[in-house]
Amino acid sequence: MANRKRIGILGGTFDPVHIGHLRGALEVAEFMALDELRLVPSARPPHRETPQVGARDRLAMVEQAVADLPPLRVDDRELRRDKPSYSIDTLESLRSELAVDDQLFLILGWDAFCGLPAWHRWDELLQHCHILVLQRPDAGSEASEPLRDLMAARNVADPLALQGPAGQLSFIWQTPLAVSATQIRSLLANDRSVRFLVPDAVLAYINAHGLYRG
Ligand SMILES: Nc1ncnc2c1ncn2[C@@H]1O[C@H](COP(=O)(O)OP(=O)(O)OP(=O)(O)O)[C@@H](O)[C@H]1O
Ligand SMILES: O=C(O)c1ccc[n+]([C@@H]2O[C@H](COP(=O)([O-])O)[C@@H](O)[C@H]2O)c1
Repeated sequence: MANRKRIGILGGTFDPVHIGHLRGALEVAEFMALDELRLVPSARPPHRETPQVGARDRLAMVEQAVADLPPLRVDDRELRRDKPSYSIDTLESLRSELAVDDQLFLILGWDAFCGLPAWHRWDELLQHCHILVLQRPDAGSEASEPLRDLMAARNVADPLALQGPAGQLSFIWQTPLAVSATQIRSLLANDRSVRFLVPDAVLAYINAHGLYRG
């Protein structure tokens, strides 16, 4: 349908957001011809430690990073919920705001995909979205049996051929930039530069607020 929207979502802690997230998101948005790709910062991420920096600062850094960078946007709904940031709740809430034939794509790195069977109500996710997995040449983990079953049932070889608003799975091959938020936090804690690993506006925010320093 001509005016059907194509929306991608990339959730994360973004503690802080960096060029790996941004470059990956931009490449997926362009390749998939998305109308928008929303970065969704988690408030209380399930299955990992509490972020080092509070929600307000992490949100502000993502806002700085995507300012004037369509089609990337920020979606702060998980920060407005007073409970763990389960993706199923985010998808249900987003779906309630979209037209029935709008396409929703949940973007996950391979490692996150391998952990999917431990997610809250994981077997309902595909009712609301397609899943796009960013596959990398050096991927370490192996898919468990429930995931292999899911791939057998729902995988579509060409991500551009995903049909309908939700329900299928596809892989995009990508060589990610070798940068992580863990590395950035560690550099800052040791008083080292993170220039060129985060956008200049994010670095200015980190400096202005004295974040992550030892
Ligand atoms: N360098 C990268 N290139 C592409 N995608 C990335 C990169 N780093 C993280 N991602 C993806 O972005 C999403 C959010 O990641 P997250 O906020 O946990 O960042 P991170 O750098 O992995 O953080 P940390 O080091 O704190 O675990 C995840 O789906 C993750 O796979
Ligand atoms: O819904 C869940 O149970 C769930 C469990 C683990 C991770 N997630 C989501 O997956 C995204 C990436 O998580 P992380 O921890 O790698 O930053 C982020 O949006 C999390 O909220 C979601």
